[in-house]
Amino acid sequence: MCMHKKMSSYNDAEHEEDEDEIYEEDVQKEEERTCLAEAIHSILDTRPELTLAWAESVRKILQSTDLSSPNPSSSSNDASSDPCCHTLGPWRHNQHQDRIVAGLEGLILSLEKFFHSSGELLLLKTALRVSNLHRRQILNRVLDLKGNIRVFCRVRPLLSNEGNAPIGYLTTPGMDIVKILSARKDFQFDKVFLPTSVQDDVFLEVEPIVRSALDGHNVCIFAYGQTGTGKTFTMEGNKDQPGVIPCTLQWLFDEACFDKTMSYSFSLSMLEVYKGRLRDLLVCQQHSTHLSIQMAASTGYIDVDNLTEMPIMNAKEAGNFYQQGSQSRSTSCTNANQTSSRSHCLLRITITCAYVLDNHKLATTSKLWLVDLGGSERLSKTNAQGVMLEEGKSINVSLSALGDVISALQRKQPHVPYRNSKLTQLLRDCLGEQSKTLMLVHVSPKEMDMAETVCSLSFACRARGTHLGRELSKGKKRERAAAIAELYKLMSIHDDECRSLQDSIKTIEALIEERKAFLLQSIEHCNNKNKQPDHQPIGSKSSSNNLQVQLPSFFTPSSKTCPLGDSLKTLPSNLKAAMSEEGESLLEKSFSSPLVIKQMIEEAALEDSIKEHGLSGGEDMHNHQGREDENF
Ligand SMILES: Nc1ncnc2c1ncn2[C@@H]1O[C@H](COP(=O)(O)OP(=O)(O)OP(=O)(O)O)[C@@H](O)[C@H]1O
Repeated sequence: MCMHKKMSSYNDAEHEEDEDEIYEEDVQKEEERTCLAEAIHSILDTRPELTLAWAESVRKILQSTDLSSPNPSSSSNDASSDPCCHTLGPWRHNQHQDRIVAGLEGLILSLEKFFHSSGELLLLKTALRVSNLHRRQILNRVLDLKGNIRVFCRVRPLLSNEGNAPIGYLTTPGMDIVKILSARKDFQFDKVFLPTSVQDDVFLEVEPIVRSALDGHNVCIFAYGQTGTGKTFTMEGNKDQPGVIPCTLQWLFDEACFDKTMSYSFSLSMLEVYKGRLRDLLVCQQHSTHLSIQMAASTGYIDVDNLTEMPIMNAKEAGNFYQQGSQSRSTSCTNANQTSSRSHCLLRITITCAYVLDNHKLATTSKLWLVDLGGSERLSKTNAQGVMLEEGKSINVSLSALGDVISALQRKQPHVPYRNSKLTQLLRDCLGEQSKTLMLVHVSPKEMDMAETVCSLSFACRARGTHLGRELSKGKKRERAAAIAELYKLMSIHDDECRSLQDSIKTIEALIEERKAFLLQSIEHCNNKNKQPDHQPIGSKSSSNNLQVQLPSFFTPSSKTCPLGDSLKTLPSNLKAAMSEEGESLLEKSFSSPLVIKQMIEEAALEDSIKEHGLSGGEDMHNHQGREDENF
């Protein structure tokens, strides 16, 4: 149609009529050009509704303008009927513009691919979330089978200054039983760590409970025991043997980083209960204000007014806060320990987990308390006087209150005496049925400490509920162990699946980053070409400038102009179809398009350079004539 009209413009009789038609045609082309410019512009000023279908519609606009893919048949026919027609078409025969159009078309293709891989990413993330959810449910079932309140026992090794003191206990490997020789009494626990156990052995068993805090449960892990039996060693450890607290902090950040389906944030508070009063350990004592425990009536959520809460970004930062808090802790030298803790020290990690479910943004908050309790002591034995006596009494009173609460929970009593101590008021929402509690009871190996050891072990067994006759028969125990083993197997399948999905996600993310960089580069090339003074730009100059300015923000998920995450929400169904149609990995195919664009841009650059240096008269003629035509 276009060529036919151009030819007839050479017929004198029809000259005037043809001029009108050409004028109309130019107006139409101008409109198409504007339309194209707007389309390209809006790719870059993209909105949440941008989808593959949208990209497809832009492609159609390009096709309908007959700019991007000239019809070869009409082109060759017209060309053969009129050799001049090559120089008449205002679009087709400006080779520079053809290349830009081709480049833009390639860009659109590339954008489509970008969305394909983004969509694949979305699908992978959804699969990961589902697998993660299953894993959580399984872990929950495991913990339920094992019991909401679990008790481990750790027997301290003899210290170098204790020489060859006689040993007062006996353990049977693999039985998790501590036998007190003098009392001829057995105490059964969920796990017994022998003096030879190292910190890693302990954390390995603690980790599933920490995991359930990340999964949204309130968790309380506390170290209990006679003074000098290794509570602080287990919880804090030292530089070479990090304890539960540093290992937990590291683990939390590692896992949060690994889990791409959720967005986690953490904050840390640290306080001590000293002689029945709360003290914020993260402020210097001159600036400390009164801390009061508040309970939300509707949710039962416990909070502490005026308590410092520091957001933490990584384990190192958290460790620094912990060190700072530890230094403010009340300690003294006692008969049993050079640096005996004279208070209960509580570290609270608040975990906020944000995720998207069915297009809704949701968030859960859970608390993980890591508590180093003050040492239980027989005041008659320690000969404590004055302040130390007061401290010791206060510690014993609150430990006894803790024992009463746990016992009431085990008996499922309607009244749980939380109010009897600050310690139990604080931990109230982490000691109930929906929470997980782990008590690590510590004992001395020495025969001379066996009276205290029996006290501690009895307290721990009370917490475990074994005194209620809850200890299972051997047959039931075997059944439970088999069920737990089965669940662990299932969990490991989900773990493998999650890891493999995480790997694929990482690969696709890297690919998207690469493609982003390439698209930006390609756009820049196109813009540079459009800016050349001897060529009419495709679309307005301002919109081509916008290409450059707005594309970076388009790729920023948090950008207001382009919430990429939001736009992806609309993609999965399209993408699923697109992916299954293609029937092969998008990953393999995806690079073809950018390479094509790159090649085109390089060719165009080469030709321009040839033109600039006057090496191609023929090409120059074409373009020169093309520019005349544009001025019709
Ligand atoms: N498993 C262990 N391996 C090596 N050393 C240990 C172990 N447990 C404890 N210790 C050592 O025993 C000493 C007392 O331990 P720690 O201070 O942790 O006891 P504690 O129960 O916290 O005492 P307190 O209640 O008085 O604060 C420390 O020197 C510690 O290094």
